[in-house]
Amino acid sequence: MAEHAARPCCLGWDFSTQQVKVVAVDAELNVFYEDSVNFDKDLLEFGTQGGVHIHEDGLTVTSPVLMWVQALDIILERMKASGFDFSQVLALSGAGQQHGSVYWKAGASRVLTSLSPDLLLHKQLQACFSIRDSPVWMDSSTTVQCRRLEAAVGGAQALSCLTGSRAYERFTGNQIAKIYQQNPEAYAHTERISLVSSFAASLFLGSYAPIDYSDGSGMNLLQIQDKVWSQVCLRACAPHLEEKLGSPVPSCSVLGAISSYFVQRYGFPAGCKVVAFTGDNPASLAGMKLEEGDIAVSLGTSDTLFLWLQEPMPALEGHIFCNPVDAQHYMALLCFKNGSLMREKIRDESASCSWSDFSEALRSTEMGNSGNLGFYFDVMEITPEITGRHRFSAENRQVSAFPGAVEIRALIEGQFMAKRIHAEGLGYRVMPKTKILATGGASHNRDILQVLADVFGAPVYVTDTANSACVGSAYRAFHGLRGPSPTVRQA
Ligand SMILES: Nc1ncnc2c1ncn2[C@@H]1O[C@H](COP(=O)(O)OP(=O)(O)O)[C@@H](O)[C@H]1O
Ligand SMILES: O=C(CO)[C@@H](O)[C@H](O)COP(=O)(O)O
Repeated sequence: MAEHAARPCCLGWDFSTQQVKVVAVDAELNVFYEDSVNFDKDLLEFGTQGGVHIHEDGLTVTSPVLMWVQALDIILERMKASGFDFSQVLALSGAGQQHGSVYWKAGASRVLTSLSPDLLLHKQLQACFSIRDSPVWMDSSTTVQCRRLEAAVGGAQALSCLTGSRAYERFTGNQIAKIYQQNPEAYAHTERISLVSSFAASLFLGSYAPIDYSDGSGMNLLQIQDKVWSQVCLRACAPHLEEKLGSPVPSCSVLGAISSYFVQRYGFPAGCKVVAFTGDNPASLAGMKLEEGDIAVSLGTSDTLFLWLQEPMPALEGHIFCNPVDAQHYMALLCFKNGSLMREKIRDESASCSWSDFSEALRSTEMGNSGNLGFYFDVMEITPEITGRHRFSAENRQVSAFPGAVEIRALIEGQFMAKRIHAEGLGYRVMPKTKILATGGASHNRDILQVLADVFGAPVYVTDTANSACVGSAYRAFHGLRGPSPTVRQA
């Protein structure tokens, strides 16, 4: 790392479902440093699988908030040990898995503003959270709260017009409502609620960071056109919610200078700027430099598909978020929960736990799978709400199993056909000039990407790194450095 020591740069962070990742990007926008800490492998003591705990009801899904803090400690210590020159960091920004929420206990703000540089963050923040297991995007336990919220605003379409989405179980307003109803004491002792993105920004800032418009759009609470919290939605979810959330800010806001903790412990310059953190999908949109007409497919833990939109057109399926790059514009997103973890299961069952055997199976079978079709939802899917494995033979008969290679092609073709069908349901059309930009862990796999190209009948492009959320965060840090957004002052 020593040869990179003298480059002025920006850092981009990603607090995603399975890991914390970082990249350093220089002024020519070259990525010259990448690292990650995997929760399952590097933080065994938390006992997560795929970065989460799935509770007994099969619907509640959480992650320990201190695991995220400890992962940040580990990665920073590793960077320091490798000789990374923190004094060259001009600014940083980051991303978080969307919708997940963090509950800061009364008094936590004081701890955050007076961190000792002699101790790791996780040692000092142990007692700072009123809820230690944060609900995350995979949670689907809030159906009751969803129906109540829709009823409060006049129905699902009315909520979608207001907030960009009908009520979804993983959306933060519904998660907060559940916590308030089931654990009113913990809610009362909460002084601040962050998204995973604004929680991570708070660590770097040494004070509570505001929620940005783009990630804030994934809460069923923000009026996406006016960019203010909806009073009717706040009231329907929990009391005193506005004060616990703070005011939302534009996604490219400079929040302030980095906390003195990082200056003293790691040698960041005192003037290093913290630019608002956002959701991982919005950050990927920035990182992939999406243009109008392009479609992005992220194959991370979740599979998502997203587009840049000029005008919002909220519907009963899919989401409209505020655009993280241009505050006048929007982005559309579809999220599929049975993404990489479902592919890993079929890989383990039908390809001896090996991605190269999995790829070989795709290469040895033909496009169209001789008429065999399959849809695989081991966990309750988001788009659409369905569970189970559903296989159909060429004769359109439901069957209970396929031979290994047929199973693998059925899974991948089924996943991409669902993406195309649901995107077309939102009005998206594949055009002659359509480009598909792929990112996320599974975009390393060319054979999976070939099926994506075949199903959409369009060319697929990948960027140099599959970490587009990290890279987009570093680009956003540069964007923040240039202005024109004024520094945000928090109440
Ligand atoms: N060669 C590969 N083929 C298919 N999938 C892969 C391959 N390498 C990694 N993956 C998938 O990438 C996933 C992680 O993607 P990533 O974008 O890092 O996730 P997240 O950002 O949600 O933590 C893993 O769960 C794994 O299944
Ligand atoms: O719920 C959504 C988007 O609405 C998910 O896409 C999360 O944002 C998790 O992202 P990954 O960790 O899978 O990238």
